[in-house]
Amino acid sequence: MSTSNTADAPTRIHTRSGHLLAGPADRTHSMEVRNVSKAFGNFHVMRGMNINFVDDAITTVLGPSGTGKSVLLKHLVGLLEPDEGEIVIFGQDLWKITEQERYDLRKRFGVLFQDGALFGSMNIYDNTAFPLRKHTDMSEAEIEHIVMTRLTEVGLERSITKLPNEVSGGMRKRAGFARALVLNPDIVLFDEPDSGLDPVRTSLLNDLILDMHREHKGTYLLVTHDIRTARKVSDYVGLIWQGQVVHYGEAEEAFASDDPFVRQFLAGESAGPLGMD
Ligand SMILES: Nc1ncnc2c1ncn2[C@@H]1O[C@H](COP(=O)(O)OP(=O)(O)OP(=O)(O)O)[C@@H](O)[C@H]1O
Repeated sequence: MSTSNTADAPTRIHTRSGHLLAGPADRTHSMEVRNVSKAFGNFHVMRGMNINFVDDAITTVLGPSGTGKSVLLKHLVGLLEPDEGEIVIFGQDLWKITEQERYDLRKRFGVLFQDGALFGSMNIYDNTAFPLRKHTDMSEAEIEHIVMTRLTEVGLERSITKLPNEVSGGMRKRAGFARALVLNPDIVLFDEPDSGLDPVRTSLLNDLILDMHREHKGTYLLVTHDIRTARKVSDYVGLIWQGQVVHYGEAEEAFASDDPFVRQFLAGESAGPLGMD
């Protein structure tokens, strides 16, 4: 099993969306997971997990179903508290600061949940405007400018009056993406952005993720089952299994790896060291 963390290897890499990342000595980590354990009852989901996500890159976290990928995202935004260990965001341990400070930190995140998590009774425009109305004192004219810019970027400028259930799953995800970006977040988390989409729409969404990263920069973290998504968008890949990060490194290296565990994981093969448990 590989436990390499090649994020600190002496190389400079271009992100998939074209940015040149700082050299390893200057590389910073706004999101750090330090030795985090979490159990629900007797079920230990995270078992001493460690990972420092590289800033301004797109990292994909892959892992079998039920392995704790969504639980990891919830820890990063402070919705779950670790039993042990620390979640350090912009240098602050999330659980050693006040609730207000945690709330303020959360505003620096954009989160795209699996179904877009739109409010069913609000049209696409109002859903996208919601974080601006809630968290800023901008005028409606300023809000309109930002909302229409983001909705145009995701190709929904003609669907603003539609309710979420009047548009396709892919459009809901794009609306969720536009909403996740309206506060100019430093970090964007995606929980299975490709779930429920056909391969063509998945591919289009992946292009959109790369375009938006190119345009807005930021630290993007995706969790997914979809190897094709990982291949297409990732600068870094993390593999989690049995509550731990078992591999983390540059995507190109991970996909070329000879390590039987990494190969089985990224090739989706049934034969190999990975079992059903
Ligand atoms: N609040 C909770 N209470 C109890 N158990 C939970 C809770 N949240 C998650 N779990 C359990 O933790 C495990 C990991 O869940 P999680 O949703 O993170 O998996 P995942 O890797 O994202 O899976 P999938 O790829 O299928 O979405 C699951 O067995 C789940 O049932």
